[in-house]
Amino acid sequence: MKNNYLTGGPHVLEADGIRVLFDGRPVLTDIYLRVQTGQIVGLLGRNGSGKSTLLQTIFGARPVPDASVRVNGRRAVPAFQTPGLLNYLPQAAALPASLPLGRAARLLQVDAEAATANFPELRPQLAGFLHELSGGSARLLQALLLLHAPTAFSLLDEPFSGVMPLHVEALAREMQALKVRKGLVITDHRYEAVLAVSDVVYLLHQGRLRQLAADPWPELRDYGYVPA
Ligand SMILES: Nc1ncnc2c1ncn2[C@@H]1O[C@H](COP(=O)(O)OP(=O)(O)OP(=O)(O)O)[C@@H](O)[C@H]1O
Repeated sequence: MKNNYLTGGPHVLEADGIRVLFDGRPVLTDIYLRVQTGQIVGLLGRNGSGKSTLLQTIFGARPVPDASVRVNGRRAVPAFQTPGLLNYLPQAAALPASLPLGRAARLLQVDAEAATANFPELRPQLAGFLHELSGGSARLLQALLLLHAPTAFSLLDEPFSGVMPLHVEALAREMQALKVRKGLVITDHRYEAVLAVSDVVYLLHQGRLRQLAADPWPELRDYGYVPA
């Protein structure tokens, strides 16, 4: 099938009507999230507020009855089946540990040299396997490969996790540069990096998304995400 999402645009990804219950307990009650190419959407929320569940649901890894995911107004459920639409960095590894990294890059249709151009320390590692990298380097490399892959959207769950501050900043710059052709949804407890890089920031609280104001700090304190 033809990949229609690499040209034209802006392309718009919308998710709504997402309700998830675990053991009868509502985790996501009524979510509406919108992201378009050229935009970075940040998602913050307390531990267990449902951020990963929401990204899994949008990607289609978690089938949810009645969940609506649309691209340019057309239903796309499960979204991962639409060629070129989106990719997803889960909290756990995105790539099998035993897959040679060069091969992984080729499968993702990524020029690994270009993806690591701003990260010279990672270049020699491309000849090996994911399990040979340190935790932070493995996280960084997976985030870079998915960011550089030819999809219109990337959903990144904790891309900064374990990544050293120097590379957190470089990865944030990479996101800013790549959003010219992509829409990104990122969630991470490195909230200062998320706030710095995002065009729109949502707080997930008691199953609902609240869009944060230009000064996010009062709400982040009031909803118990940062210390009062
Ligand atoms: N398969 C499951 N079965 C039962 N409960 C689950 C399951 N997966 C997640 N949960 C619960 O759903 C809630 C949301 O989990 P989720 O991992 O989406 O939160 P999160 O916001 O990503 O948290 P964190 O910031 O800690 O990564 C939590 O209370 C979690 O315990």
